[in-house]
Amino acid sequence: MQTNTESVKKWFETELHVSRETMSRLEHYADLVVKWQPSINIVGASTAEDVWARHLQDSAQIWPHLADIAQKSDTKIVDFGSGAGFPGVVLSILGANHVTMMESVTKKTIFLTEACRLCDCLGKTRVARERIEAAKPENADIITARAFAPLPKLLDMGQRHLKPGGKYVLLKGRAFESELADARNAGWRFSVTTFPGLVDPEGVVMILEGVER
Ligand SMILES: C[S@@+](CC[C@H](N)C(=O)[O-])C[C@H]1O[C@@H](n2cnc3c(N)ncnc32)[C@H](O)[C@@H]1O
Repeated sequence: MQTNTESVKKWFETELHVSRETMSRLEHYADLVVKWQPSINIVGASTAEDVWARHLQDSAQIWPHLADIAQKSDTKIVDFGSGAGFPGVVLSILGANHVTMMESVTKKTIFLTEACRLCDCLGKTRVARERIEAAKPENADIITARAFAPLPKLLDMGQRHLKPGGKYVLLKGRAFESELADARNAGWRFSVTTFPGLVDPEGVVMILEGVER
């Protein structure tokens, strides 16, 4: 396990060129997830043992696809169903300028707020404890989500929150092709680009642009 963690940290250094300061904030965050896991079950117990690969790296693989835009002062990312902060907190630590994390479960939002405070990114994040369907429109440039909802449902929810010209950057599992077909059958039109998953080779990073119905 230790070897795997070290190789993932190496990946952050060599592929994402994270600074020492960013690495130390990622380490702090990973420690918090592991520490809080037994009391509030914020990630699966088995995955907590491999938090660097299963959660931090899996989330961070989308960073190269949005880093340029995310670091601009006026770019707003909205992360749907953030849970313990994947990918929302990871994106914020990596340098995203403004991330709103929408999460309906109170104990998770308490963890998110505390994690952002301790990892020094509270000023660049907003933790919204609300149901996405009921929240006021966000006008997001980018909507992210991991392990959140099937694509047609996600697009239904995102419709009110994505600004015109905005895009989705999603982590999707092995059913991604049928989800794309289901979304098209539901009347959604978009251009899609997929990249092979790094941690889950059957999954993908999925980018949707020009989404309309
Ligand atoms: C399977 S978890 C994934 C969490 C995180 N994105 C991850 O990859 O580890 C889905 C999360 O979405 C939240 N969620 C589900 N439906 C929601 C809704 N309608 N509004 C806000 N949050 C929701 C749940 O509470 C849960 O934390």
